[in-house]
Amino acid sequence: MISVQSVCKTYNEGRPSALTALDGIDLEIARNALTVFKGPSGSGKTTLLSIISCMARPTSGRVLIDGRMVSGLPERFLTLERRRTFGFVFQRFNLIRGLSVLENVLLPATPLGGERRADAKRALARLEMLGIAGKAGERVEFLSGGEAQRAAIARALINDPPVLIADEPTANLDTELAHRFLDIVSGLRAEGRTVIMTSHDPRIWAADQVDRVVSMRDGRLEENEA
Ligand SMILES: Nc1ncnc2c1ncn2[C@@H]1O[C@H](COP(=O)(O)OP(=O)(O)OP(=O)(O)O)[C@@H](O)[C@H]1O
Repeated sequence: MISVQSVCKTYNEGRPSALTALDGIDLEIARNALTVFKGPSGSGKTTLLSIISCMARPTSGRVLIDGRMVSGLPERFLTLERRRTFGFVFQRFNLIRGLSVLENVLLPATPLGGERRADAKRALARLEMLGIAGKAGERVEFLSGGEAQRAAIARALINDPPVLIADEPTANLDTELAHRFLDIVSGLRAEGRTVIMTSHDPRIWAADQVDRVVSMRDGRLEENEA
């Protein structure tokens, strides 16, 4: 479904501070699977995730989503592809303080210009499914860690993206909440979604819900990955 072909990424290219973060990555990511990237700090996990999810472009190489070449798209189309295909959960969840749970969940819906009432209905249905509809009107700074996690997941799904991207989503969670996160993403897979995440956490690599662990080192995939 997502095909990464000979992807290299050099930051600050042509300058003395140039740094090769990805050095020839070839990877096929299966649809409807939960894939986890692991590797030491600085090995390129976040960079690869950002290129796969159309947040950044490779310096060379190609990324195809369902056979569509996205890596060479002009900015406007790359942004559209990103909004249409991906939902994002960040390490600290990046919920906007001062706004309610519902307002946070609706944030990614706004640029797509959908009908506000229909968006709110979808948001509430998702919050219900995640068991936090009762907190819809609560300001996010008053949520527990587990509630914030579920609010972040609801926000990532508001535009019904086929692929969920999560960068270290369990880093600040205790074991129970880390497993709860995996249970939720397993449920998303059952809805037909693809989940791609990074994790430093051996509890995650070993979890039953994970279909594949991809190991990275120094901007490359470890042997026997492809
Ligand atoms: N915007 C940037 N400009 C310059 N260098 C960068 C930039 N982003 C990342 N890097 C460098 O690229 C390399 C890979 O970084 P990346 O964040 O992809 O690694 P990572 O495996 O996700 O690390 P971590 O586990 O610590 O998050 C690192 O050496 C990092 O310092």
